[in-house]
Amino acid sequence: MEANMQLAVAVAVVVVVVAWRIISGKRNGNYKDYNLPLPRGATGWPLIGETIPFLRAINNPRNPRKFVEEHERKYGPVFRANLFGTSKTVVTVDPEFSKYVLQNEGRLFHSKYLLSMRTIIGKYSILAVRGELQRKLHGTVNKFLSAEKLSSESIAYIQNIFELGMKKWEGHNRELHLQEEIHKVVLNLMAKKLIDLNPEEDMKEINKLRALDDLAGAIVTVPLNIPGSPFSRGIKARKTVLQKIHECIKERKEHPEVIRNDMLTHLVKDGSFPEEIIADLIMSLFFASYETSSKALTFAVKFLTDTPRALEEMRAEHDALVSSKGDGKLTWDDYASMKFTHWVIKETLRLGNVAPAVFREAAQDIKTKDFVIPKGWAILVLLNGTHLDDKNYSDPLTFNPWRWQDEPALELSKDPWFLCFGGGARFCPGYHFAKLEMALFLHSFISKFRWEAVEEDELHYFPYTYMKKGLPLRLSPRDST
Ligand code: HEM
Repeated sequence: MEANMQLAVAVAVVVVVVAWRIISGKRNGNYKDYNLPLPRGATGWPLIGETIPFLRAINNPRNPRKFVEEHERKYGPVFRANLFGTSKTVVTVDPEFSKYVLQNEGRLFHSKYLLSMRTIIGKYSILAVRGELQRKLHGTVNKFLSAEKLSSESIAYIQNIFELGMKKWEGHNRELHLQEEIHKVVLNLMAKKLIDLNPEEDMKEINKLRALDDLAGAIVTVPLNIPGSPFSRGIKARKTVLQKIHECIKERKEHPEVIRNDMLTHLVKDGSFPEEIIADLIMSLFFASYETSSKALTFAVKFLTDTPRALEEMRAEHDALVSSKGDGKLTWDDYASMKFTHWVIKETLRLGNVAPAVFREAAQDIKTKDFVIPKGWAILVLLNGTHLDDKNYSDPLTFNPWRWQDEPALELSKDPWFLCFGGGARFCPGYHFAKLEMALFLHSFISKFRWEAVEEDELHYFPYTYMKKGLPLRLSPRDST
């Protein structure tokens, strides 16, 4: 009886697998009457698909492109894959096609994020909304974070907040986990920039915003609100941060006479958006700026620690700046003059891939000369697949800031494959701010400290990018022996 049962189960499994293979094989034929096939690719196993090998490969620091390389070899740089529960997914690591997807946002493609992420960041989040509202929100953020505005207003207070945070790291042979410490100073900075909380006076309120730490873990997860799960912690974190934002909105409305220079006051005074949209915009700005820049800074220190020649060149650049300044206060021109630092930042972003991928959905059937992507299919623009490809960058897993030596300092990049800040209508509006804060942080950190790694650490890429052990370092003041 038991043997019969086992046989029945085995037959059922074979039937399902064969049927699946036949169906998926058919799907590789021409699509509709376009006389073009779907992108070539694998469908993997029913339900689980290829998510596990994909994640395993992407988190392997020695070869994060393994999954991509295998698929690219068989199917080309735009291929079908069965990821995150859907076989209707197309992955692109073809820089031209990736750019085409990003640049046609709102026309041929829409942004599309997982339900867990949309729930956590809010239905009016700039990342989730589409069409006219996205364009309006994007324009507003762009204006507030433009290079002109930053050059006249931001340098002094950014420098101030970083130096204040770094005071807590002083002392001889001070051991700390830099990833966590950078998180705190970047949160102080964003709390000031977005809702005018001051680390010298409002630390209690800023500490409440540490709830943001739970967001990253909740965005790529099963959206089931089970107590103690990452998703449920994310929901709770959203509530805490939203509550703080609403309190601030109320205060701005009741006391319009108070002069403030934060993003929230600007939005409330401007009056273009209802409160719910303002709150979700501030929430998504916290989300988009906090994890990204703090991780980028952590990675910059990690890469410099591992590349003594680059660290030496950074020290020379920043020591020269320090000795040329009587009061230590930097200007926009000083920032623009940090030539090597700009190369270090670009190389950190390329190799670190703080935003490893962006998601899109085909808004209509997309026809290219080689294939069709049907309307509604997901497109995973795998940015790290492009940035770590030896066809685009020689020796791509090596930190080599000198590869950027022909690049303009402040402008994005002449390099057509550099997609670290996305592209098209959703190109990161925090681009100038992110670069400025990275340069100012590195200036203060390198001028103040020398350091060594306490133990080896490595990057992980998914579901978000982080240092596995939090980058444990031993710091001492530069001027001590
Ligand atoms: C190293 C730091 C950063 C990196 C690598 C980065 C990367 C990106 C990328 C790749 C996108 C495109 C997402 C997409 O196409 O779906 C994006 C969008 C965005 N970023 Fe950044 N970002 C960084 C820092 C910041 C900062 C500091 C802010 C704000 C102060 C910010 C605000 C935003 C916003 C609001 C969007 C959404 C734009 C839209 O959908 O219209 N980012 N970022």
